[in-house]
Amino acid sequence: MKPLQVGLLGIGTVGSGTFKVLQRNQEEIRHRAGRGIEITMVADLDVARAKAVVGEGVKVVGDAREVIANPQIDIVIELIGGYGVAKTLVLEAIAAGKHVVTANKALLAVHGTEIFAAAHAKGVMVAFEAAVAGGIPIIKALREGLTANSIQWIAGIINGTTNFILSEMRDKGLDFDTVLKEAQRLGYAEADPTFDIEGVDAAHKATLMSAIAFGIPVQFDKAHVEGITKLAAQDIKYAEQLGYRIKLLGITKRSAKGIELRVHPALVPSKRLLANVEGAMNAVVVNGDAVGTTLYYGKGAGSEPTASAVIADLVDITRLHTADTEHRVPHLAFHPEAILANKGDLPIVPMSEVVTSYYLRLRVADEAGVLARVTSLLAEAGISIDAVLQREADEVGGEGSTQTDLIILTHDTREGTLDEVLARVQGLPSVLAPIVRIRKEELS
Ligand SMILES: NC(=O)C1=CN([C@@H]2O[C@H](COP(=O)(O)OP(=O)(O)OC[C@H]3O[C@@H](n4cnc5c(N)ncnc54)[C@H](O)[C@@H]3O)[C@@H](O)[C@H]2O)C=CC1
Ligand SMILES: N[C@@H](CC=O)C(=O)O
Ligand code: NA
Repeated sequence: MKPLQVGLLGIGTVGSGTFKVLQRNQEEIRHRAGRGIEITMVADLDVARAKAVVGEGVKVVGDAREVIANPQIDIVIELIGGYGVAKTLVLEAIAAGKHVVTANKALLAVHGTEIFAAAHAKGVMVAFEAAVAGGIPIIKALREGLTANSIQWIAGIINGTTNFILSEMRDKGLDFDTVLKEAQRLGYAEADPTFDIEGVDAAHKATLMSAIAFGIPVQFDKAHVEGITKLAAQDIKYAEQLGYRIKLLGITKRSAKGIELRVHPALVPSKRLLANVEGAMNAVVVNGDAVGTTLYYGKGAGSEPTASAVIADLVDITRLHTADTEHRVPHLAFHPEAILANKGDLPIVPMSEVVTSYYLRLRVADEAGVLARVTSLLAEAGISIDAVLQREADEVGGEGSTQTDLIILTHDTREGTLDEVLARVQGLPSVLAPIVRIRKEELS
């Protein structure tokens, strides 16, 4: 049978990895897919660079629309990125009856509903394994392997750049900007790295997992998004002393009030596997009612790890596209219905209603009775304390210092309740600086 013809839009980090891996493993991939898969046309603004990657025999053009207009092309891979031209091109490819594979989480988290609806209407697939946790087959796990379960929660380290920054800062004492530059050099960071460091990229990915796990529409606009730029080195140090590591987590969770969808730094007990995920590695923990807790670990960014997921989607689509209707294997297909069905009974829970525990750091006057005043305000609000760490003033502010740090770990409380009581604590004359508050996730 004639190989399936693929058009590639954008041959940068992920695109070049996709081309190389598809070429290197072409025989095995052909056997597994039941048919050859060939990238026969590539579009990139930098035509010379693209030609240098693909060599002779593959048509390279500067205008992506030429690829979409080619009737020989069955599948279009979009690896340009962003919400702009990529959205237009994906919608045009769908309108032309092409299946689409994309790694573009930003596009799908924001415009997914429109894109999936267009694909559904046209009877084509939009596959996006590479968009969440790069090479880790988490979309496939959620859609297929865990399909028997009522998913309870998902928590993951789903941004390689920020995990790399946190690890390198902690282990090598390097500063934030140096490590970010290295992450960019290694091809982990987004074109706009503020998406990484401010938690936006992780929120895009959490939004997609939430939609698949809970059958809700993609709702990035309702996600709570906090990055790592406000984290202070001393909180990383104090957390370690208390038996925790700070990680940027993407969390989506079923609760009595709906679905939680949030990205923020969190203290994770050091003994948890997630706390020990280092560098650009990603890990996602999924808890289902039948299976319990499962863990998925691997490279979430980089050229060939991400290409691995892009090609897995190509193979899935090839199998489905090639099988006759009688022998189709529908579970391999991406079912947009799950996402398009708006389950109005599952709203995204506002952060004030989220229940979790907290790490609090208070810079206080080093005088008698401060701890008692703070803890009694917390107790009045029904917030119980798990642990307290009080530093020696000399250690914190140098010899003769009159200030010290008070670190409090709370038990679970409603975020709205904590906000109210912290406003009162902040007003105490002995509290000398804005209170630092970091959520704590036990993940059990
Ligand atoms: N780099 C990584 O580790 C990962 C990236 N992704 C996603 O994969 C996508 C691609 O990312 P990278 O390969 O890192 O980006 P990149 O910046 O290395 O590559 C993008 C390519 O698209 C080309 N391009 C830009 N505008 C174009 C246009 N109008 N027509 C044709 N080509 C155009 C650029 O010249 C460049 O070669 C993004 O959506 C990104 O979020 C997803 C997972 C991991
Ligand atoms: N910028 C992203 C790339 C993969 O999605 C990351 O750092 O994880
Ligand atoms: Na993936």
